[in-house]
Amino acid sequence: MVKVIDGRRLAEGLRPNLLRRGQAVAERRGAPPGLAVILVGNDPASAVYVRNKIRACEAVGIRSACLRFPESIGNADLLETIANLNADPGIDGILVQLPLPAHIRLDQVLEAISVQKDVDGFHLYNVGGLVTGNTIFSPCTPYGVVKLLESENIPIEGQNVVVVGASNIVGKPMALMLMARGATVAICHAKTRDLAQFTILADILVVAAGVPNLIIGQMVKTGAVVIDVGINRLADGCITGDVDFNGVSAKASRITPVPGGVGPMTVTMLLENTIASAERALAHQQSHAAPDIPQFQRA
Ligand SMILES: Nc1nc2c(c(=O)[nH]1)N[C@@H](CN(C=O)c1ccc(C(=O)N[C@@H](CCC(=O)O)C(=O)O)cc1)CN2
Ligand SMILES: [Mg+2]
Repeated sequence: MVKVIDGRRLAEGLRPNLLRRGQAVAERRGAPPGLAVILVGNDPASAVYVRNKIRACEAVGIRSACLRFPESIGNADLLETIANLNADPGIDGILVQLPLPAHIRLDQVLEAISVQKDVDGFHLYNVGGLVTGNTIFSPCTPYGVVKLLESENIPIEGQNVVVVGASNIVGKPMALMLMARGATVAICHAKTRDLAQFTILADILVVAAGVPNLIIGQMVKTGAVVIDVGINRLADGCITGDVDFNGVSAKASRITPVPGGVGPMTVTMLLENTIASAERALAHQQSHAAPDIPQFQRA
């Protein structure tokens, strides 16, 4: 009988401790952890995600500010906004909601964010740190998947993991994070021939391809753990993942639903990173020690 992993419940279970940590920061430095969210344009899904993030911040005592810009904002103006936030001591985390309009230089925007405030983990230093073990912030979705596996006491070390999808924000960091925890990892992507020959070997199958029903029951090993990271909006407005939930449930030992699986954990890991950033800033301020991490983009 398959167990459905309730990501909403897991995420809610992590909140009381985040609230305590946020309050401790506020008491010790006289200001709560602060997050700046930059939203460019009018993408309705992005607006929903940003609203959810702001609401989640409120629930754990993070002071958040949403900076909204029109689709037409220039690259230089966006970079200047980020430079100002880097220099603002009340801001511990900066995130730029993706996707950005095509005329914006995503690479420049992500590299402009101070490494110490890069709570999305998208700066090259943090991306590279996933390879070397020096990362300061892990990207929220794969971090949420790791937390979800750990909360369910699902072993990672020595397991065969197949990650379907090789995006920069989910698939690639996911593979590196699981490899760092001792898994044997294969990454499949849009050019992979005969996807099923790989997925059938997975003890843990993580799917982040953006294709509804890409994974069906016969592609999954009996007893596998199946993590569905896909978020696909159907014509009727409903949201569905990349996994045929009913068919795969007949084979898997555990499965995450969409919605209510990985998504809520993504938001909670943003809270975790923002509070961790504030704690790090406080510890550094009190120790008067030399910074332990590079001072990119600091004022
Ligand atoms: N700067 C970033 N941009 C984007 C990220 C990101 O991590 N950082 N990830 C995605 C969108 N995303 C967060 O920004 C995100 C998407 C979905 C959810 C979520 O909780 N989904 C719910 C369903 C929500 C709904 O009904 O619409 C669920 O799965 O239960 C959280 C975060 C791209 N951009
Ligand atoms: Mg571009």
